[in-house]
Amino acid sequence: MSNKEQYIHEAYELAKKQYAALGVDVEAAIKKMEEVVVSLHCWQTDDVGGFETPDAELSGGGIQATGNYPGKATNIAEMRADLEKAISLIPGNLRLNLHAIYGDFQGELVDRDQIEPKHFQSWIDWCKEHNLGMDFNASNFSHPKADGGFTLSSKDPEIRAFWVEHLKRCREISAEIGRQLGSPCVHNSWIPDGSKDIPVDRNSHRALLKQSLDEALSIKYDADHMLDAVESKLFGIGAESMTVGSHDFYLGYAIKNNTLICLDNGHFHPTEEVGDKISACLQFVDQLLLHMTRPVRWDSDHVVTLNDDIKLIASEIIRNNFLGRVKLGLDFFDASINRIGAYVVGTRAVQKAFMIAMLEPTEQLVRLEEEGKGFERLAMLEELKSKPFGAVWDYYCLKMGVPAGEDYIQDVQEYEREVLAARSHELV
Ligand SMILES: C[C@H](O)[C@H](O)[C@@H](O)C(=O)CO
Ligand SMILES: [Mn+2]
Repeated sequence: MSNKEQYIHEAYELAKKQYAALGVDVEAAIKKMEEVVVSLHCWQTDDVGGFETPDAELSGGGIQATGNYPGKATNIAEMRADLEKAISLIPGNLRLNLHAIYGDFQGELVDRDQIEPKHFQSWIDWCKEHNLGMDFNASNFSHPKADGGFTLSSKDPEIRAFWVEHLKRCREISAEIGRQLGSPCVHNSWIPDGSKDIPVDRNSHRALLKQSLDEALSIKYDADHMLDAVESKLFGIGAESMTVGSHDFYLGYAIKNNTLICLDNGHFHPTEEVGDKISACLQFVDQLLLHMTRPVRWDSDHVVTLNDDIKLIASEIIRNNFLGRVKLGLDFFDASINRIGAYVVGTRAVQKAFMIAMLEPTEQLVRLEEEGKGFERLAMLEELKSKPFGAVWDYYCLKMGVPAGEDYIQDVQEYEREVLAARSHELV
């Protein structure tokens, strides 16, 4: 055992005693971390470009990957290598979350209304090889038929039919993914539809969206194979005045049609907290999907950090035993820093938030609350912030066979020198 490992073990033993004094079982918390399964979004590797054509780039949709850090993945082999590197530095259970634009098209131009399960077979095989479940997303952006600003809610029947067909195919692909991997594939539908300036006819677009969804979702799949999720949004770039798929719209749709509602914490008014919405939504829907991200002034999709937003999300799930009802996804794409490092920092931040939540003496806090002891509750919540969570986290990382503390930084740097530099002159 190295000196560093020795210190980590010693610190862990002391931390265990401190938490035990609060009535917290640290070993049980570490065991429970197995239930935290985070779906790793593939699109941080390549700035949401996709592999439909060699030079594919994110365009439209009201979202933007800013930055030009060298070394982005430009094909499936590079993307898989990057994901494998990131996974090797992240403890805990993961899944892969793929967008439809990342099919294995073998150089063939396959339009969105033509994609089939065969285009994703090599991804299914890769997930099987790496013991990962897989989730999937329709891609209603970066396409000429999305340029008008409306897809499933378009007033043009041809445009609408195209995107309904895309959604139908994505759901079929999802069911096949789930069937082969033996774990339900969550299919998430987010559309950019909306209006830059104040629209007059909001209602028709919403009625059309409902009609399109009803049509595409009329085909039923086994819930053991696929689950439908719909993702709401407040606004996008170029769709500042009205988003067709607003939260009210999709929450209503999800409740009525028994789908998951996807809550992206970049998609609400800045003072709204997604953590607060979890117990509200779960009174009315069976399950929900989260897109964990970090909005900075707008839905900027910065890399997740261990901030209050994420901590509240994790606490609400753990306090209420909701892990079985909430699917955990990530949604950030920062093109201004090392992209593998982005995955590692962001995913570990989410996992840290869950571990902190598991190290809380919740029953004791609830008792204080019920007894009306507001000062005592506040004091305990404050004191918990400086308990030795880091010692437990480092021990957990060692136990899971990944670098503890900041040690992963040098692994990422090494990968940048040895692999990413070969992709890009700026890094040589
Ligand atoms: C690429 C993602 O699917 C997309 O970011 C969507 O989930 C979203 O959050 C749009 O703002
Ligand atoms: Mn999202």
